[in-house]
Amino acid sequence: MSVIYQRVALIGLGLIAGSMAHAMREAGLAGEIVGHARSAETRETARQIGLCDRVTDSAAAAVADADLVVLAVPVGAMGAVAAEIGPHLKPGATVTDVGSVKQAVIDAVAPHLPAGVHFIPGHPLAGTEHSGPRAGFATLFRNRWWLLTPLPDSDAAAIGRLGDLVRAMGAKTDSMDAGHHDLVLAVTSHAPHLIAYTMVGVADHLRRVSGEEVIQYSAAGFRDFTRIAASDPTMWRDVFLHNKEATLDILGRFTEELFVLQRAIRMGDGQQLFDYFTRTRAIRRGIIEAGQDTEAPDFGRVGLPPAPKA
Ligand SMILES: NC(=O)c1ccc[n+]([C@@H]2O[C@H](COP(=O)([O-])OP(=O)(O)OC[C@H]3O[C@@H](n4cnc5c(N)ncnc54)[C@H](O)[C@@H]3O)[C@@H](O)[C@H]2O)c1
Ligand SMILES: O=C(O)C(=O)C[C@]1(C(=O)O)C=C[C@@H](O)C=C1
Repeated sequence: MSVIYQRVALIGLGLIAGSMAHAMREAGLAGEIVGHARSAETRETARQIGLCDRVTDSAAAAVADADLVVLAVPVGAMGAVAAEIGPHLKPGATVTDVGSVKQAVIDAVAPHLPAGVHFIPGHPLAGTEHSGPRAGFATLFRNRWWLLTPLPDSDAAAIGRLGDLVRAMGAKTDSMDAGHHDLVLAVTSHAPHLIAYTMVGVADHLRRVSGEEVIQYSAAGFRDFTRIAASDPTMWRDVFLHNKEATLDILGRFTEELFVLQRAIRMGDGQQLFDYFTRTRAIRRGIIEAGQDTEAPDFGRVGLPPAPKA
């Protein structure tokens, strides 16, 4: 593939920036990749493993003459980084971010960017529970959505070029309004993470009562929760603090549904439980049929009954 941006600056050298560096390298999408991270230890590791062509000690030096700047730091750090790099951006450059929350990032970043710089916020819907400069890998974005939330005055050509880059890294693109993004992600990612954190917390509490059995005999479902609950504490603290309204809205709805199921169990209402679980099974099947979960088991192979007709 051919070079899409001559110089790309990655600010924050963790899972997402690292995966971008690997993916861009593999496909030859950037003339030069320059990186910066706040901690000296991370910069040193990035240099040792050759994550970027150059690693700079300041964010300002990293963005000098860059055609694309990617903000890949925790959501709560985006504003401070934008303030630092704003005066050093090349006229005509594109700035994007990969934050898991969009409206708060737009509010924090946009005021610091000079006129003539294109700000196109984005969010790859791909990740793992690992973080740091060694966590990245080239295939992370393959067949995953990468949502763009352009501003009303974002330049169409700049959006198109950024879209070309993320598609060349293997992702599928879509664009939407930032507020809508935050509500959708509160349902599909943020509330589920909070639930996983809580469930592992409950098990940990119980372990103090019942000894090690809770961990020793943890079944597959619980293991999935522990993977999610091992995600980076700084990243997730910032997600919840910056997508507060939507997350609280979804958690309120979650609690209502939980009470419905809790009552059905108390009342011995098997039909209600069965109907509910039949509906949720159909949702899972829909996700797989839409090709959204490439690692999911083949339902035909495991012999589940066909999905109920809508
Ligand atoms: N991990 C995921 O699953 C995932 C998925 C999609 C999007 N995101 C988003 O991507 C962003 C980065 O997440 P990640 O998983 O790569 O995190 P990470 O913890 O692996 O990396 C973050 C990097 O940012 C650096 N950093 C922190 N504060 C900084 C600052 N003020 N200036 C410069 N560098 C700073 C850290 O040193 C680290 O190198 C976050 O906004 C997160 O919400 C994460
Ligand atoms: O697979 C995981 O570890 C993830 O949780 C990745 C995941 C998610 O799907 O919720 C987490 C946060 C992001 O902003 C995007 C992706």
